[in-house]
Amino acid sequence: MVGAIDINSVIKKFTTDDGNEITALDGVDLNIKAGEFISLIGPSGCGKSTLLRLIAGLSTPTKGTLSMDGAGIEGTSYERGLVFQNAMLFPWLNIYDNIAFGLKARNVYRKHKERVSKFINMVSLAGFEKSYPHQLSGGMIQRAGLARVLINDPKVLLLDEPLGALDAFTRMNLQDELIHLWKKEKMTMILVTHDVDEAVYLSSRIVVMTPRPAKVEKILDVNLSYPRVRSSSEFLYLRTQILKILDYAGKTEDPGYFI
Ligand SMILES: Nc1ncnc2c1ncn2[C@@H]1O[C@H](COP(=O)(O)OP(=O)(O)OP(=O)(O)O)[C@@H](O)[C@H]1O
Repeated sequence: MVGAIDINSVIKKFTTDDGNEITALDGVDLNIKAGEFISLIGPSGCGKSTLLRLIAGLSTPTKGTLSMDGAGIEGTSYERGLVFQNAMLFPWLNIYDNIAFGLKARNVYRKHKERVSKFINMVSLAGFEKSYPHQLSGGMIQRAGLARVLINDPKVLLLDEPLGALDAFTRMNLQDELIHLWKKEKMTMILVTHDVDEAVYLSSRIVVMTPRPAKVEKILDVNLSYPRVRSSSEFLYLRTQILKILDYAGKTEDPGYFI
């Protein structure tokens, strides 16, 4: 299987416009196996998106190394697809052309044209090919954003709060679709989320980061079978553990009945 990511002693510093230095990541070590579903969770501003951008190859570490399947990450690659909170569709292209964009950019559209319909169907957007992004709902836009990345057959899917702006119902539906996709395509998923429930519902492992400068605080295995039940005692126990690690201790009730 392909899609393993190794992050070794990664430090990332930024210089702000007024000349101050900010250390976003301060020695992050993380080994992600091919086919895992990892969630990165941590306080706001701790450096989760910074880490995801480094894995994507959109920026380089100040120190340390990142590699995919043993090869150093240097620049972006269609093998590592990145989905943002606001899908970033091109507003001047219709849904078909947005989803076909990667194939056209790589000059493989003629060869793989049938993939466009396949992915439009996969994300339930058949009939909306000629619509423009502003004519779709938030959930449909996120689906289109996913299809636009998936069409390139990524080995690793990097998700930066892709469901963060959606209403609770749409969000839960798309969470189920993500699990379905992950099981079917067997790719590595790395999700940045603020939502502890979402992390427990989806992930095989949850990486809790410290406040900035971020390091890995703790890694929790989620040994619950899918589909997960949000109200089960095991689910609530894990949720409480994570909230405690995030220092919400005392602000959340321990379920008590977990054995
Ligand atoms: N290009 C940049 N230049 C300067 N500082 C930056 C840059 N990118 C990120 N930072 C800083 O690095 C820190 C980490 O930012 P990052 O966006 O990675 O956090 P995050 O954990 O994803 O935040 P949130 O959960 O609120 O989305 C922040 O203090 C941010 O201001």
